[in-house]
Amino acid sequence: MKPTDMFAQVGSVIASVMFAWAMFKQYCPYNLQEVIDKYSKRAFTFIYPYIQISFNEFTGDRFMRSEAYSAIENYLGSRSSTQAKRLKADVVKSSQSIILSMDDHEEVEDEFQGVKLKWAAGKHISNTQSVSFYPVTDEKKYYRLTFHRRHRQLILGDYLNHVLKEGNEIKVRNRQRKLYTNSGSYWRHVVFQHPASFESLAMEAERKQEIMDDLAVFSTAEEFYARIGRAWKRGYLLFGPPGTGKSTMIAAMANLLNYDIYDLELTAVKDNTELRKLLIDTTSRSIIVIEDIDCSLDLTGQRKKKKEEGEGDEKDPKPKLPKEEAETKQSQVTLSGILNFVDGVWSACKGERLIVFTTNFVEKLDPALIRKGRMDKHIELSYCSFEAFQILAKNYLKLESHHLFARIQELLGETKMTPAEVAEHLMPKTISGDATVCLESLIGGLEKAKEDAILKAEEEVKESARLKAEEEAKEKEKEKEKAKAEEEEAKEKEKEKEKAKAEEEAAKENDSSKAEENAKKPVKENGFCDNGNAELISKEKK
Ligand SMILES: Nc1ncnc2c1ncn2[C@@H]1O[C@H](COP(=O)(O)OP(=O)(O)OP(=O)(O)O)[C@@H](O)[C@H]1O
Ligand SMILES: [Mg+2]
Repeated sequence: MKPTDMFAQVGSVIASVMFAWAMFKQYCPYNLQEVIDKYSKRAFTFIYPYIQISFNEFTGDRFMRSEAYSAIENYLGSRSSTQAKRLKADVVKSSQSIILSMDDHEEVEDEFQGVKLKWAAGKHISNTQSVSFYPVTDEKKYYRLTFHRRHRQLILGDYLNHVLKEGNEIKVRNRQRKLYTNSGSYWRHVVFQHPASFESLAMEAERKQEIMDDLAVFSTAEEFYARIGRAWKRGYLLFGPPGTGKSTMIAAMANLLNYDIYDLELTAVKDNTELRKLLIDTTSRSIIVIEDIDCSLDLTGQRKKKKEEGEGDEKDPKPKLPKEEAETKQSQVTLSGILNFVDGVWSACKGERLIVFTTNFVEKLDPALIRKGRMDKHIELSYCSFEAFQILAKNYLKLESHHLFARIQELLGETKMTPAEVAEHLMPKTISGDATVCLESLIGGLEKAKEDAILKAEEEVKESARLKAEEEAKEKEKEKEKAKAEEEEAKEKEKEKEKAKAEEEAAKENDSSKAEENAKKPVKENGFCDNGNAELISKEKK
């Protein structure tokens, strides 16, 4: 037989089989088709010793990207780049690094505890056309894992856990971190790129190390928190005057731990329900920040005020936001809403989270809000010390020492200046960036601050003396008025006495004249006199 004849025959056999299959599908009852399908698959798995697991890219009805799929994608990244012939590339971290993954229908091998497995990337093309609000893609991608059935236990247990864990870790390493801000009940985000670090933070080395250790211990303590039955979260309260580095420290924390930041603007949150929704929407490995909590809401003693409701509201210069029951258009987030947020619903959310409050006036906050357990670590950021200045000088001027440092140390011991102000003096003043000019500017600033402080102190002394004098004058005036009032009262009493005496005398006179008149009158038959007892008595005597 010629090859051309053979091809013609094979072609006609295939065509006949296809035709027969098409006829079968068309005319065979649906139920019978299902049964045939089922048994043919069973027969196939009986002779085929491998198990296959598919991980689809999207799960559920709401087109949620499967976490397992993206973890596997990350996990297979490095293996794909060395084994697959066709790769897909993606750029992350603002064009700084490229992530590779295998293209569709590629296969890579993996080995786990001596067991070989195979991963394949594929896609289903769906024939169904549907009208949906969401853009519908017909391609459904998946990863398929194939392994021998004798390794079922190992693969379904340890191996898959290992893949998910490593994949998630790679994802966290590669991800572009985000800074979220709340708008209504949703979060909006931008790429978080802040250069702050603990190295550049001007602070005493010992305290800095303590905070870094605390963060490091927290971020690796998943098992510890699980064992002691506490939610994996930690609260930090940063307090201190403006410009002492509170916001900078939050950025440094996020950079150290590789966390996202959720910057929560409480005044833009309508009520406690919206607050709860926002918090549930936060992801693991994040820092939730409420800046200037003393200004965000009237949380500075709401509990106390509830008792004294209606008292002294006008006296407080701080703009007030509503109390628990008040109906206003502004935020109705309450202290109890915040407390629930810190240790209520949010605690139940899985994964590690830090919560950081900042304030300029720690003493104004309700103690319930900042007690240990809610705000576990209280960190005071204060005025610039010489040690902090040295770090700033190293960062800004690349200086370890300078002959002007001694004078600066002396001045920093005598006066207060925030790191922000010191940093401002250290900014380059000339194109050449002469360090001496900056240091001299700082010395000038410190000397002025010292003079201002002395003047202020003198002013305060004068003011307090003036207030004291005013107080004394007021006191004297009061005493004078009191004495005058007493004198007048005494006079009044004297007058009343005299008046009473005069009345008594008049009454006596009146009585005696009446008695005389009665004596002149005739005595009545019954022996009683018209004019009372005096006459009766005189008659009896007679
Ligand atoms: N401890 C510090 N170390 C390094 N830089 C600092 C430090 N404190 C302040 N700065 C500098 O001062 C600027 C202002 O600091 P930051 O915004 O962190 O202050 P803050 O304490 O958050 O102030 P506020 O209470 O007004 O929010 C920062 O841009 C930073 O450059
Ligand atoms: Mg700040």
